[in-house]
Amino acid sequence: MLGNKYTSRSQNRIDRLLRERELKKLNKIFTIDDNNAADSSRNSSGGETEVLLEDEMGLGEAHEGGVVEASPISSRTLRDGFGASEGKPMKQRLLVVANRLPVSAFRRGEDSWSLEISAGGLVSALLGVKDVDAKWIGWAGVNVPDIVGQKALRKALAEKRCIPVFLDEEIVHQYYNGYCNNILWPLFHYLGLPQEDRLATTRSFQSQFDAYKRANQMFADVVNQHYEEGDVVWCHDYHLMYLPKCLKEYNSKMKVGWFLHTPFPSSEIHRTLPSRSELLRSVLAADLVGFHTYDYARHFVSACTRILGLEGTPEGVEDQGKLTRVSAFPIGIDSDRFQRALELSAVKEDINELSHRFAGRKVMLGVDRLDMIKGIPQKLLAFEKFLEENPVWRDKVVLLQIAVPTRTDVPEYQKLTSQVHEIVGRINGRFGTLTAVPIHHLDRSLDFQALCALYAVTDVALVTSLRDGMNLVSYEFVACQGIKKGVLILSEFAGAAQSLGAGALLVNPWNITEVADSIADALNMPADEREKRHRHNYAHVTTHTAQDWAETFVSELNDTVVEAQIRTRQVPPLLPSELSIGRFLKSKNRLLILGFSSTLTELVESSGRRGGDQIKEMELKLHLDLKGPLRTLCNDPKTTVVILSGSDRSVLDDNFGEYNMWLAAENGMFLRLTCGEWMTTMPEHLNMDWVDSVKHVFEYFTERTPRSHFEHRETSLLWNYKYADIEFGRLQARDMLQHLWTGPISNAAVDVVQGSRSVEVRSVGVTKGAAIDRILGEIVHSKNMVTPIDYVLCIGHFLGKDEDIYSFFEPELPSEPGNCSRAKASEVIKPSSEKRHGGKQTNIKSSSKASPSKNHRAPLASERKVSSSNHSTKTNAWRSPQEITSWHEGSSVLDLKGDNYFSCSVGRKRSNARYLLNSSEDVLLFLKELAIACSKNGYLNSKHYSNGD
Ligand SMILES: O=P(O)(O)OC[C@H]1O[C@H](O[C@H]2O[C@H](CO)[C@@H](O)[C@H](O)[C@H]2O)[C@H](O)[C@@H](O)[C@@H]1O
Ligand SMILES: O=c1ccn([C@@H]2O[C@H](COP(=O)(O)OP(=O)(O)O)[C@@H](O)[C@H]2O)c(=O)[nH]1
Repeated sequence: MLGNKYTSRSQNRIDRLLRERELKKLNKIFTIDDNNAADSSRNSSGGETEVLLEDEMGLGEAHEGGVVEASPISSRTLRDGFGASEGKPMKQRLLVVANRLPVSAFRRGEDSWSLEISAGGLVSALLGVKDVDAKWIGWAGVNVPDIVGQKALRKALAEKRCIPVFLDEEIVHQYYNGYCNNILWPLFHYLGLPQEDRLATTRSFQSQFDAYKRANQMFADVVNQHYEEGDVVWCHDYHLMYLPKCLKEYNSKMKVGWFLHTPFPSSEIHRTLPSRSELLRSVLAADLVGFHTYDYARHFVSACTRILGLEGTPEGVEDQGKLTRVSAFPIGIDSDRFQRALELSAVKEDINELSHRFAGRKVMLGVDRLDMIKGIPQKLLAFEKFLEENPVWRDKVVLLQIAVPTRTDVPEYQKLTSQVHEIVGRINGRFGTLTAVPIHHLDRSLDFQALCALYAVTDVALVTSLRDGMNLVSYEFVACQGIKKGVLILSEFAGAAQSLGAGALLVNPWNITEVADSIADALNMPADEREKRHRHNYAHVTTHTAQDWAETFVSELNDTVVEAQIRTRQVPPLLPSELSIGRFLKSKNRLLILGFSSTLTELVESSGRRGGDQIKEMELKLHLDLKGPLRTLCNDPKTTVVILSGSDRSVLDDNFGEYNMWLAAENGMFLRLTCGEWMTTMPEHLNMDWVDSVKHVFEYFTERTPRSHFEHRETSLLWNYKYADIEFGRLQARDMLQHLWTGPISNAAVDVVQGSRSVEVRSVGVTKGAAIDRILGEIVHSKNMVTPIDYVLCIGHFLGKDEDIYSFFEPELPSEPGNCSRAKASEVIKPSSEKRHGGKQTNIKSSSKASPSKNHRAPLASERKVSSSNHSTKTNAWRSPQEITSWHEGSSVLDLKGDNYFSCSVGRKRSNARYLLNSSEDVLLFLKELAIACSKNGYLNSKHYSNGD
């Protein structure tokens, strides 16, 4: 069962994660012991710590100015941070693909380069990742038009295990400055498109999106060049949403994960993007999709269900049986690295110096890229308000604001810089003295050690992001506060609020009064409360490290791929058309059973309520291109065609009235040869007493669920919410079911069949599988068949409950137990009466009465003991071909010889059918081929097709 499979799958994962957690704890204990031993030896030799730190961090060699020369000595560094070391077991290869490499390149000469660490959360997080053999693929932040320069840079970067993607200026302008930072970035952070040039942005949208796709393809090309079988490819961030699709197109077996470092906004925001569907679909090509928080993951799944009309499950997003796993993986930092840094003599000196410089004043700290999402102007205004309202603090507090310049080519960022300068100037002018100013503002970045010293001397850290994927600065501050135990004021709109919210003072950064009050609370907070809060957050920061984050993501990705392989093995193979046509041609009496909806209709994109044309889609129409092939097959004397559908009679009359075939409406409850009258094959005594009360409930929910509708059929009622808001529809369906169970159907002999967007209530025993024996009996009888049916092809997009049609011919297969079965086989079953349907009166006769030669025909299933006295679906579904052979007065009417049976599900990958066709378009192609072969059969020899034998 599906549910059980899922349960045991997640159970296995949890078991594994628990085991890993235990192991990690054990490892930690050993490592601490080892470190203690090492520490004592280090202490005795003195000064070694610094050397070790440089070794380990590599890029940390960039002290002042952060420059790392591309020399062999410095090259060991990044590699040591990530890579394999000799003597240890082989590590899995990981290709990290991000827009930016962890280093930016600066040209020193024609073929010489120096490399500088890029600042930013992503780099910090991945620097903390060890124990994988990683290579980093990305843009070095510089235009290198000449081959000599490219070659030299490639070589310099190779020493850092980095591989460059060369983007020219134009593409950087359109892709990075334009689509990434002017469109996606503000949108994902709920800021909307930049106000002033909104129309210009709208106009240039398409060309920027085209450049975005081109750039992503360039990243993909580089990955493809370096990819080796078994590698894990981990794509990062909003810059590379198109990459998973490009990679999977190149190699569908590649293990691809994608992680978003920013928030993923509510589907209502994402919905405004013109490229909304394309982006979602390309991300869904990945095997695993990760976000910092559950909220972002939830928004993403919701966007996929609402915008693409796909199925959201607790595991992720499902599209025709293909699952993309979606989960939250909150990032962390390498907290040990910060604590070790605080032990360095250079850092200790910095701490001393800063403590002296700000003696007598409390230090408040802001560390942000100069980005509108960071809420720097709001922070400054709140600080101003605090100074206004708390004059006693004016000469006792200082705010140090590090504002790292970023994306300086984007006009919005340039405007922000001047705005911030203007506010700082005003506040300093207002509250400054001849010797001191309240705000120290730095438009530059600091190196790691300087930053650590600053974190350590801080009394209150102020993070006022308007939105922030996570915000690592808050983690880093906590990691460096072992002694001071300062207070963290943290925006509730930063992802970090979900992990550090317990110990921090959470604020709404838009509410400057609230922020100003929190500043006062933080500065006046008693030591014991600070201690308590700090302890809480410190425990989190030191246990949820960057390394754990990456390890968890990579191992989940590996698991996901294995699980997908298991699933794929369960998916039926594609219908072997040559083989089935070959067998068709060789057989003498063929039976084709075809579904209608989504089998013989035109393919419509399942786009939920957002797209599609409800009116057109609701009116089921035979695919125009199928008319010819269908006529050929119907007119073939050796072939009997049956349309077996849930639709009512009028729909089948309208679409198939002109062909020479059998129509089985309402899941086989009504049957007619197109040249004859409708007859009912309904089991006698079918109890329909439940209909009125269920109809009442369906009407109630239809009225309250916009764009839902219901169909009243003779033997069933169907409520469909395919076009309604999918989440609301599901809630309504749940309510509806609860209501039905406790009321109208609590004692009725009905089955409730839940589709992905529908609820259907049917009389017990109304399934296609249950009807097929009665239908077969009628056909055999009416055609007076003497040659056994030696070929059966059954193609349909059938609900799980109706898949008993496939197992009907395969006794060894278990039939899918119907969901929510309410079968009451012991109920008295009443005969159905003639009823109106579809607005017109149809002649109905019971097939048993209608038969012209009752004494000579094969008995109808409804008359045979096995069907009419026991309406259990299972009994019918499990009937073997051998039983059917007895229908025709002892002679055999069904002689499939095992392999002449082709059951084929359309678009449903979890199916009991032997084969699969992906969509109604594939059905069309196949039936065209079959019809051509059938009509040529008379004058062409069938050798070509019989090759398949
Ligand atoms: O490379 P830039 O355009 O200069 O931008 C720097 C990085 O900014 C973003 O960082 C995000 O990632 C952090 C770690 O997951 C997270 O804590 C933070 O909230 C995010 O804003 C961006 O997503 C990166 O791609 C950029 O490299
Ligand atoms: O002068 C600076 C300021 C910041 N950072 C680093 O930049 C990262 C900022 O990450 P965060 O998640 O807070 O925000 P992002 O900039 O990624 O949006 C942190 O690791 C900081 O240590 C830095 O290296 N030098």
